[in-house]
This record gives sequence, structure tokens and C-alpha cells, in this order.
Amino acid sequence: MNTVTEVRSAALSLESVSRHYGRRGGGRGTTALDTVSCAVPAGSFTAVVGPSGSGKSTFLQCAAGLDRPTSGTVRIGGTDLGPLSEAALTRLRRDRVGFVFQSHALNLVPSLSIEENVVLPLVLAGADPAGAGVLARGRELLTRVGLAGRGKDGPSTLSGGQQQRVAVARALVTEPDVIFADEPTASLDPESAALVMALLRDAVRVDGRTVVMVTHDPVAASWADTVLTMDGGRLR
Ligand SMILES: Nc1ncnc2c1ncn2[C@@H]1O[C@H](COP(=O)(O)OP(=O)(O)OP(=O)(O)O)[C@@H](O)[C@H]1O
Repeated sequence: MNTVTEVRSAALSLESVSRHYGRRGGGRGTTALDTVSCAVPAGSFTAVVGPSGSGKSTFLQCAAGLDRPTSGTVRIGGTDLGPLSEAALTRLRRDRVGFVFQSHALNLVPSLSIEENVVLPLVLAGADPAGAGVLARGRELLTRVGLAGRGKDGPSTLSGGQQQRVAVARALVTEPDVIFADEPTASLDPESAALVMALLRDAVRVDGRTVVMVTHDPVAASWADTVLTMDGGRLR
């Protein structure tokens, strides 16, 4: 790694992060992440690639505060996640992290309208869902992702690609330190995938957001500024 200054100014940093999974039936267990260190600069787009089982998902889970490493330090926007209580970690994920998951079916809450899905992180943080600011932000983001006028509809009325675009809008709504995307194009046709990637790219280029994306898809990875390759739990 990287100098101390790089780590301090990074949107995301991992210092010697390992994640071991316990032994089962007398086996030796698995080291899914092995002393991984990296600093992701603010305003950059990073793709994490590597063969199946190389540790990409574990990297993302630990980096995003969805899982706790066995050892090492993860910082988001300079905050060390290690000492945080579960409640504080949940708040940090809600307020300072955006997520776009693999399956569009898992990304959106089916019982909420499209615009309610977009502003959900703001509402969970205490904003008034009927407040003028919240409604305007929802509309602005839906326009941005090409879905103006669809806000009152339900997610099931959208195609998979459109639903992923709503997920990107929701990931942007809190202006998070880092947006984590886990195989965001996995279930999409090439055209829909390109639209989703262009939105993530613009979030970086236009808004200065930071995106970290796990992908198997070389076309998706080609949109990133930096490609990190995992192999056997390590960064190559
Ligand atoms: N909950 C778990 N319990 C035990 N082992 C696990 C667990 N999760 C992952 N592993 C193991 O950790 C290693 C890394 O898995 P991980 O899912 O991070 O890889 P990946 O690169 O994301 O794979 P894929 O591309 O197939 O999703 C693998 O050997 C996997 O079997």
C-alpha cells in the first residue's frame, strides 16, 4: 500500500484485512480474504475481478460493513468500522454507503412505489416522505436514470434493466461516500447493462462519487478506472 496520506484521503481503505471462515467437520476452514490492503481514492471507479471463489464477494461484504473481518482495518470516509456497534454500523451503511445488488428482484421493495424506493434511505434516516425536498430529490434522480413519470408505479411494472437503474438512483440518494455494486449487470442484456454502467460512470465523473464494483463481466470492468484482481483471497 500506499502512503499514510493516501489511506487518510481515501473514500475506502483496507489495511491487512483477513476473513477466515470456521472449520467444518474437522476441516481447516477457509481464508476467503488474506491480508488484503488497498486504498480507493474518492471520485474513482474501481472494479474487483477474479475467478469464482477468489474472495470478491467477501471483499465487498467486509469493505461495505456487511460482514466483519477476522482481522485488519476497514475505513469508509476515514471512519474505522471495527469499533462501531451494530447500530452505528447500520447507520453508517444507511447514510454513507449506497448499494446496488446483483439481482434487480432483490434491490427494490415490491410493496413501495418506484419513487418511494428511491427515497427510502432518506426516509429511514428520518426525512418526511411527503416533504418537498425529498419528493424533489426523488424526481430529480428518476429523471436522471431515464424514468421520469414512472415514480408512482410499482417496481414490478419495470424491466430488469429499468429496476437496476432505480437501484442506482436509490444508491445515489444520500450522496454516499462509497457506492458498492455486486455484479450489477449479471442478469441484464448488453444494452441494459451499458445503461446501468453509464449511470455508475456518471456518478463518478459528474458527481465525484466513489464506486466499487465486483464483476465477472469484462465489459462491465472496462468502465472502471482501476481493476483490482483477486486470486486465492489476495489482491494480485
Ligand atoms: N459463509 C461462508 N462459509 C464458509 N466459506 C465461505 C463462506 N463464504 C465464502 N466462503 C468461501 O470463501 C471463499 C471466497 O468466496 P467468495 O464468495 O468471496 O468468492 P467470489 O470470488 O465472490 O466467488 P463467486 O465469483 O463464485 O461469487 C470460497 O472458498 C468460498 O467457498
